[in-house]
Amino acid sequence: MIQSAEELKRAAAELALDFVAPGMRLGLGTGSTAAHFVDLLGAKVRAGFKVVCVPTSERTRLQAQSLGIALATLDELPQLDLTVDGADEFDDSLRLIKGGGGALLREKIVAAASTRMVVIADESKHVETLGRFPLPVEIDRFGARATQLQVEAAARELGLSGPVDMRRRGEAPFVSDGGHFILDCGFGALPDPEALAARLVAIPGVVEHGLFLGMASAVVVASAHGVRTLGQAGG
Ligand SMILES: O=C(CO)[C@H](O)[C@H](O)COP(=O)(O)O
Repeated sequence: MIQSAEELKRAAAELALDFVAPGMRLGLGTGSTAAHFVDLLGAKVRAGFKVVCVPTSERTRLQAQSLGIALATLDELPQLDLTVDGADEFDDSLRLIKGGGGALLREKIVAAASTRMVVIADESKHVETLGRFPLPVEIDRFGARATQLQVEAAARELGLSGPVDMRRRGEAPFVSDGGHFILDCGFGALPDPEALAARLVAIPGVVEHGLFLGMASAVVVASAHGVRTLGQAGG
């Protein structure tokens, strides 16, 4: 019987391996669930399985490299067959919040370059309405405070409120692999994520936000009752 959160994450990662065919160009996600997938993929590669992968973060790049997985940059491989990544939240329409690990920009670029995106998660990430997890918004360092005020104003226009916090690592602001800051926006339930996404991308200092809408083709979700797939991993 599957019990701990780590066992559930690994079980989802294991099932996602079924979507990987030899010779594929793969995007590798970031986070503790994605790390299980990379680990399992590494074992397959050691056994002779051939894939080429583009990592979505330095952290994932180092892990994959240490496992002997063949890597490329997205410039070398600008079109990918499949990305497998985790998420902070998903709903029944396969809309996601991502960025808890601070890699949302590269994750979104890599997912957008992929024919399919398969998300792996444990049941705790499944929500009826997105927004329980504070929405990460990656912003340029220049004028960060001004951008933060604009994000707050945009949310108010949509009837949303709640704390907008600069993510920190110790005393200093957290800096993403791309050199940006991240705002964690605790707006609560997001009844219209599409409207919020459109409003956020219109703010000049916003580099990207953690709403992944219409990007995931499937979510592999593990619970104490077993592992199931929402959506279609094929096509
Ligand atoms: O979006 C992400 C990183 O930017 C991660 O996929 C997300 O935070 C989930 O991480 P975990 O699998 O550790 O719960």
